[in-house]
Amino acid sequence: MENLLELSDVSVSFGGIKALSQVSMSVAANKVTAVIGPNGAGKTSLFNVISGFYPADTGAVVFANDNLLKRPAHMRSILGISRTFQNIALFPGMTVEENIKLGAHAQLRTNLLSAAFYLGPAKREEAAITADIGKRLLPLLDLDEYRHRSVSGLPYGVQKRIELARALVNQPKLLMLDEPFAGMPPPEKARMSSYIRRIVNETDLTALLIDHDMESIMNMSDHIVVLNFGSVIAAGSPVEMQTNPAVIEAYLGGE
Ligand SMILES: Nc1ncnc2c1ncn2[C@@H]1O[C@H](COP(=O)(O)OP(=O)(O)OP(=O)(O)O)[C@@H](O)[C@H]1O
Repeated sequence: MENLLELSDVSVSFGGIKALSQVSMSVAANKVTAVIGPNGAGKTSLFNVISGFYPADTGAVVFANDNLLKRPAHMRSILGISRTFQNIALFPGMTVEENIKLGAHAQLRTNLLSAAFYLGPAKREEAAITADIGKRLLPLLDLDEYRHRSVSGLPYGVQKRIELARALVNQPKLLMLDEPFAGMPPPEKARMSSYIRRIVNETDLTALLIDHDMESIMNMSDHIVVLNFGSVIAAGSPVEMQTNPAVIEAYLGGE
């Protein structure tokens, strides 16, 4: 199986606190990989080091044969990595389409200066992005009916799908999802799971997510990596993780 992302021996520390200790893990292409672990296990730190928000003390984060630790954070989106955040960060006064379009700013090759002198290329790129949103993203996430509606007042589950669409507008290879199920009632979680699965199955996207919701993770992931106190304590299929003594101990020990 081909790996899109591989971490080897990644360590991150803050003063005396080791947030990640020699973490090695891989993310298979076109699969759903989940990272789980009790509070403070290092999940957010892991996302932040992959995203370039935290520097690593040691190790390598190789994405499509490129060591991300040698690249500035803003290169992530150009290389094909996109990320959603735990809290909804949409602009409530703007329409669904406008909000999704905001995800494209890294893709717009025409910079503001050249746009000010010559509007042609910027307009053409924007038109191509709008067309792509209409043809590809709105149907993929069942958002057609909301296209020209203002985001404010739309149900939470729909807003989370708008965020997903916005993260996909640059056609990333890797989508990182930060607690996609947080704050959702069970039927909404099941719907979110099937949208994530749909995106992975119907496009060549790879998903990497962190969440606390065991049921959703177990139901929808292909591969699970378990962190505890900054170290990988186990990795494998959902069934393997459910019966792994170290994993059970990590969760029961923390209660
Ligand atoms: N910016 C930071 N400054 C100082 N310490 C940090 C920072 N970020 C993370 N840590 C520490 O690193 C450790 C791992 O935290 P992290 O947030 O990565 O865990 P987590 O698994 O995401 O936890 P949770 O499930 O509660 O969100 C914790 O001890 C935390 O206090």
